[in-house]
Amino acid sequence: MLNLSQNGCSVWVTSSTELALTPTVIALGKFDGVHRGHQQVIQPILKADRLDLTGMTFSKSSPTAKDLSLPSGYAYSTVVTFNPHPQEFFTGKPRTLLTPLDEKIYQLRSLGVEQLLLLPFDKELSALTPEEFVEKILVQQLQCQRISVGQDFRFGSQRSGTATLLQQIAAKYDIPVTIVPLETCNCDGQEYSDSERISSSLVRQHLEHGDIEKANQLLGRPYTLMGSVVKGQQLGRTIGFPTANLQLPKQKFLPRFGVYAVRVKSLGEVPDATAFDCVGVMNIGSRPTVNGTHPTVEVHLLDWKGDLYCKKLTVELEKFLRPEQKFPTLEALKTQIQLDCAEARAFFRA
Ligand SMILES: Nc1ncnc2c1ncn2[C@@H]1O[C@H](COP(=O)(O)OP(=O)(O)OP(=O)(O)O)[C@@H](O)[C@H]1O
Ligand SMILES: Cc1cc2nc3c(=O)[nH]c(=O)nc-3n(C[C@H](O)[C@H](O)[C@H](O)CO)c2cc1C
Repeated sequence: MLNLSQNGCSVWVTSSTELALTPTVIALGKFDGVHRGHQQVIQPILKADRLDLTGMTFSKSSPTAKDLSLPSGYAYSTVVTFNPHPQEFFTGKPRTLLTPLDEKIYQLRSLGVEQLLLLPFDKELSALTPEEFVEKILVQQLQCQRISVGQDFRFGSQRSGTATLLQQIAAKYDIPVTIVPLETCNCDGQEYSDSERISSSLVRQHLEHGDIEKANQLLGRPYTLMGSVVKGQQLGRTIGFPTANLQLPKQKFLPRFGVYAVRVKSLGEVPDATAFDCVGVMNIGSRPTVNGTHPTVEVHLLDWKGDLYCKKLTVELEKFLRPEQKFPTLEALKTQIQLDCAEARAFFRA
């Protein structure tokens, strides 16, 4: 895969070590969610003056430092991860993801990562010993100059390699390894309560309960849904609440069904250049009032009119307002949506 610009994000994304930009400084891990713990692991490989690959196109091979007018020996900040997720490979069961590929690229780009290498996780890769993984992949193929991992990082066949073993093996090649302590969070704000280890599973648990504030605290940003607007049954406009129906990647992890106060952005060319930014109300659910058959994700933008079909939207979840309900009439649903809008307005005003 060769892609310099996904979602307007200029990260070099490849699944081939041969096409990777080298030499590299590497953060290793699965990084689903790109939460605050992940951000700490990625931090040591970032540079103050990061490379911007926007607008550059390369077709046959990866660009060299010379092509990019960089000093020779420039080491690219690279996140090395596995695809599919190792657990999915071993169990054969598809996993839902907090950050499907598009979103992961977007979040990594916002942090300043220059390259994402998705190592195909197959029988061959999973059979490498820790020593072989370091020598063949990190040293020979990626010309790695520095590595950063979390304290609980495991690698190599049967997860036999630990972070300290990685440090010992890498030392033979003079490669420094930063082992980042596990980041914790005292989410309930209680002075004497235990702090919890930040993890993708904990983020999922909070999202499953509709506890958006806690999930967002662990992420260090709002939980987002990124998708394209598709046509529905043209029903929303008939009750005065047109809703943009979002088509999400099929592995996207959905939070608790119900109604949320959200911030909606349409993607600009780069993460910080948004074409518009407004607030709205979102429903995730199967719409029992209109006998819906499958779960949908739909957003009504407050004080906004226009055509959103085919646009890519980023929806940031800020507050869970209520669970979805079956109303006896469309009129009753409409009255409730009016109340939802008022609650969202009050929330954002505050
Ligand atoms: N304030 C708004 N919020 C969301 N969409 C809006 C808004 N104003 C206009 N629209 C447009 O209206 C479309 C949605 O209209 P409407 O809900 O009637 O039809 P639909 O896409 O078939 O969805 P549904 O099946 O949920 O009724 C959006 O995709 C968007 O292009
Ligand atoms: C803010 C908001 C709240 C909603 N709440 C419900 C709900 O509680 N029950 C339901 O059946 N549908 C709900 N819907 C979906 C509604 O049925 C749908 O938008 C229309 O039928 C148009 O498709 C909601 C939609 C929005 C935008």
